[in-house]
Amino acid sequence: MKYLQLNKFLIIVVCVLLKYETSFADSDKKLITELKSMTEQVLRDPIATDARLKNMDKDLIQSNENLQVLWLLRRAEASHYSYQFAEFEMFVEQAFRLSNEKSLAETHALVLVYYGVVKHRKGEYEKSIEVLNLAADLAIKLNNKYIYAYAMIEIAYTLTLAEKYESAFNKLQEGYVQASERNYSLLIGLAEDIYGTLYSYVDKPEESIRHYQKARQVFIDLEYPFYVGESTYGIATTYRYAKDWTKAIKWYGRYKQAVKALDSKFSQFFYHYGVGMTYSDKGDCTTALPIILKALKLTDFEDYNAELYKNSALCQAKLGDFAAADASITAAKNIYLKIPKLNGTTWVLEVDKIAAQVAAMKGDFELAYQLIDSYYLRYIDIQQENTSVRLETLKLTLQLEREQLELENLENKNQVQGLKLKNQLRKIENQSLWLYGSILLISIILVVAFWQLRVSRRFKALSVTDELTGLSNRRFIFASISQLLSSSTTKQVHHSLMLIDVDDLKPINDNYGHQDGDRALKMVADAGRSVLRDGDVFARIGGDEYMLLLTRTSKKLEMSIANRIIQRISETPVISESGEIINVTASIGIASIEDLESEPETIYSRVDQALYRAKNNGRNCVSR
Ligand SMILES: Nc1nc2c(ncn2[C@@H]2O[C@H](COP(=O)(O)OP(=O)(O)OP(=O)(O)O)[C@@H](O)[C@H]2O)c(=O)[nH]1
Repeated sequence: MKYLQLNKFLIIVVCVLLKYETSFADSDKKLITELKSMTEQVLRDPIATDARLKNMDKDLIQSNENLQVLWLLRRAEASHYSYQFAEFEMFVEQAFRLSNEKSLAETHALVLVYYGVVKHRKGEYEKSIEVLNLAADLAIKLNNKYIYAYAMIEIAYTLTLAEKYESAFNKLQEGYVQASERNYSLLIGLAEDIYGTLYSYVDKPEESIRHYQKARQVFIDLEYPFYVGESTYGIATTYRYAKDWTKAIKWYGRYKQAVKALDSKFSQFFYHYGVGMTYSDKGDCTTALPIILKALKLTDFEDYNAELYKNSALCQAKLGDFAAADASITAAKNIYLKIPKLNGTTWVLEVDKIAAQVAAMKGDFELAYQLIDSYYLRYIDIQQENTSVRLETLKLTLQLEREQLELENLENKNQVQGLKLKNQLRKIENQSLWLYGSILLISIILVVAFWQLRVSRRFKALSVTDELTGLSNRRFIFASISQLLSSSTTKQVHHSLMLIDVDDLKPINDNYGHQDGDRALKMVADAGRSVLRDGDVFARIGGDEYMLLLTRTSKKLEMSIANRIIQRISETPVISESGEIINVTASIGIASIEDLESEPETIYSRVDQALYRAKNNGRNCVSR
């Protein structure tokens, strides 16, 4: 009997426990479902969603790790989309510590994506990419295309911030294609937004604004205020970079409106940052300085603050307060010292440029010269990497692919005929003109910089572009040769140098006038440009003399390129001011770059002798 009673008791205990377990599991499940269903809401109204999250049963959440991770993830999102970045980082880091691949694998993959975002926000680009790649690998394992595309897009953004534009374009394209194939609207918007950033960084303001506008429309339709704000801010900033101050200020105003409901000190900071930087870039320092000061007080975003310090230094110097300007430069330098990952980026290099400008305003030209010289040498390195013809080609190919994809979508919806596709393709073909304008980019930036300096004739010597032809100048090509000689590639790969000299330009000038002589010089520049490949440098080094540095070539190839140039020049008549046809020819000397040589001047003298031989051989020919 006793035994039976004990059994009965045990059965009751088990039943109670089971019931408790089931009801516990039920409420767990309910909460998980609730948290999962908040994906949209958190984007639309992050503040209300955060309040809802805060009100959830904390004991229950803490009793189950999976639940906790999901809850932390939602709180991270709510914080991010309401500009509470410190909280965002905190929640993501907590979720990262708790989550793992075995439990809620998809949630873990998303946690990894957000962790990657936290890392790029901190300037830890390598770590960010490493974590985002883990997220992408896990997404592949789970066959989750959404998270995969998301990771690709965030990798692209990190690469953009790290100024690795070429890889950024590749990754972004991958994310965009995945997102648009499956119509993931948030990710399409995000990808468009990052295209906006990327094009802005590579100095294509029109493209940039076009993409930001697309992103903005996606986010307006989805009613995601944070992202409407982000894309609006992007447009404003692109206008700022393009020096369209009025539009920039107008769009910063729109940004303020867009994020009004999310009002936080961070969105206020961004507004003041944008407006303050615009006024100071514009040179309206009296308006700019108080706004910059206000922005600096709002947050401790170090990299942004460094930018503010750089601009305030210029403004303070312009207003004659050199002590304050020096203090601002030091403040910017100190910030960058704390972020070693930014070493070698234009952000950091620019401190020297600004210090040079301030020194010049003070009248210390010697220091200004030293600073600007070292700035440009390092700047040229970066520009050569980022404005290569290869990058331009890549961008066009990717754009073509993207636009085709968009058209396909359109055609599905509206039966748009092939005509549109043709027009689109034609438009892209036209844009191939950009291919040859990459070096010009440097000149534009330099010309503006020099114009601003306006202080010493010595600065002129630092320009890198030839005004008449738009080619590189002597300084640039000699710097490129020095760089090539100091790099290890000279020892394994054949490089060559050509000296091109117009034949009998003097009689052309004398018979037709200087303007027609200039036309001949431009035609020769165009003829040479047409054979340029990625990595080549073509410069007008003075008068009617041009220099072409061909990298990774061979003796056979260099000869055929030289002959092509000669042929193109002789076959392209110059039409004079009065409509007459002027036949122009040129002679070319070629020299291989030997690894024994260490000075560009030594190679120059060999190539000069080769040119002399070509001239002696009757002109309009090539000689070694
Ligand atoms: N139109 C024009 N002429 C220039 C420019 N720079 C130099 N020149 C002229 O180019 C001519 C170069 O003359 P030379 O070096 O004697 O050579 P050439 O007449 O071309 O004859 P060869 O080189 O011996 O075939 C001079 O008459 C210069 O005045 C320029 O920017 N524009």
